[in-house]
Amino acid sequence: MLAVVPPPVTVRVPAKVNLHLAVGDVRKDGYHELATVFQSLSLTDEVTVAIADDPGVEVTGEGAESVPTGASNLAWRAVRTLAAHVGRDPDDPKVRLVIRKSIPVAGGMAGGSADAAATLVGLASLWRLDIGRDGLANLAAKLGSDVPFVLHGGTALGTGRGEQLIPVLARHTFHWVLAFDRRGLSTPDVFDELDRLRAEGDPPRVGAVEPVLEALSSGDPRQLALLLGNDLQAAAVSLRPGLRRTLRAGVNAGALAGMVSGSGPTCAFLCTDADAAVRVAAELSGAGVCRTVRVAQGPVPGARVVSTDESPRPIPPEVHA
Ligand SMILES: C[C@](O)(CO)[C@H](O)COP(=O)(O)OP(=O)(O)OC[C@H]1O[C@@H](n2ccc(N)nc2=O)[C@H](O)[C@@H]1O
Ligand SMILES: Nc1ncnc2c1ncn2[C@@H]1O[C@H](COP(=O)(O)OP(=O)(O)OP(=O)(O)O)[C@@H](O)[C@H]1O
Repeated sequence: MLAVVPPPVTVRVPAKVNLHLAVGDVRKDGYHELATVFQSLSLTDEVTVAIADDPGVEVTGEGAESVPTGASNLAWRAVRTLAAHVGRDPDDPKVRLVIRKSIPVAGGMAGGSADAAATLVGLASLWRLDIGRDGLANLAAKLGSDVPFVLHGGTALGTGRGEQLIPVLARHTFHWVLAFDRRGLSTPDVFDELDRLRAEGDPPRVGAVEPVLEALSSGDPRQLALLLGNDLQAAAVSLRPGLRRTLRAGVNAGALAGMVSGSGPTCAFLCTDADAAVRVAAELSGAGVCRTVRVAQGPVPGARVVSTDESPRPIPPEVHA
C-alpha cells in the first residue's frame, strides 16, 4: 500500500508595530508590565512546514544570515512545543521548515515571533490537529510575549507582558513607511537600558491609552499621529543615537509622525495615505539615514494558511533487497 504524505503548508504572518507602548515596573519574573496597542502590518514572513525525514530549518531573505537554524530558532522551538503538547516526540518531529523573511531580524517588529506563530498555524494544519485558536494562543504565549499578537493580527490592546490581548476597532487602513537600520538591537538590552535611564533620571513616558483607542476608531491618521508613543524609544535612541537623525529625516520627508518600532531599531512613520507613503519612502531612501526603506499598511490579518499543495504526494513503499 502507498503511504500518503500530507502536502506542505505555507503560512503568511505579519510584522507588528506598537502604536502605544507604556512600560511599567519590572515584575518578579524579570518581565516588565506593559500596556501596548499593537498593529499588524503588510510586511510579512512566510513559513512552509513539511513532513520530512531530514528535520531542520532553512532560512532565506531579509537578514537570513543572522538567523540561527538550530535549536534556538524560535520557529523550531514552536515545533518542539507543539509536538510535546500533542504527544509527539519533540526530539524527532519529522518536520522541515522553510522560512522566507521580509521582516528585519532583531528589528523590533516581532520577526522571530512571527515565524513561531506561523509555524504553530502551519503544523496545526499539517498534523490536522483539533486545537483551535485559543489552544494555539496559549502555546504562543509560552514562546514569547509578542507571539500571541502576530498569531491574532489586526489591532489589539496588549497587557501583562504583552501576551494578553483585547481586539481594538480600527476603522481605517493606516499607511506606514519603515526604515530598517544596518544592525539589529537586542530586546533585553533595550529593556535594561530603559531601567538604567529610569534609575538615573526621568525619561519620557507615554500618556493614557484611551485617546489612542479613540483615534483608531475615528480612523483619522492625523489624530493618531499626535498620539503615537513608545517608552522604549529613549532607550533605543540611547543605545543607537543615529536613530534621532532617521526619525527627523522621516518627518522632514513628509510623514505625519515617526517613532521607534517596539525595541527598535526600525523606525515607523505614519503617513496621510498610500501616495504620501510612497513619496516619503522615496525621499527617505535618498537621505542615507538607514539601510532599507519599505512601505506597508495595517491592520492586516494574523498568521494564516496561504497554500497547501492540494494533491498529496504518494510515496512509494520502501523496497528491501
Ligand atoms: C518590545 C516588544 O516587542 C513590544 O511588543 C515586546 O515587549 C518584546 O517581546 P518579545 O521579543 O516577544 O520578548 P520575549 O521573548 O517575551 O522576552 C525577551 C526579553 O525582553 C524583555 N521583556 C520582554 C517583554 C516584557 N514585557 N518585558 C521585558 O522585560 C525581557 O528581558 C525578556 O527576557
Ligand atoms: N525565526 C527567527 N527569525 C529571526 N530571528 C530569530 C529567529 N529565531 C531566533 N532568532 C533570534 O532572535 C533574535 C531576535 O530576533 P527578532 O527578529 O525576533 O527580533 P525582534 O523583531 O526585535 O523581536 P521583538 O520585536 O519581538 O522584540 C535574533 O537576533 C535571532 O538571533
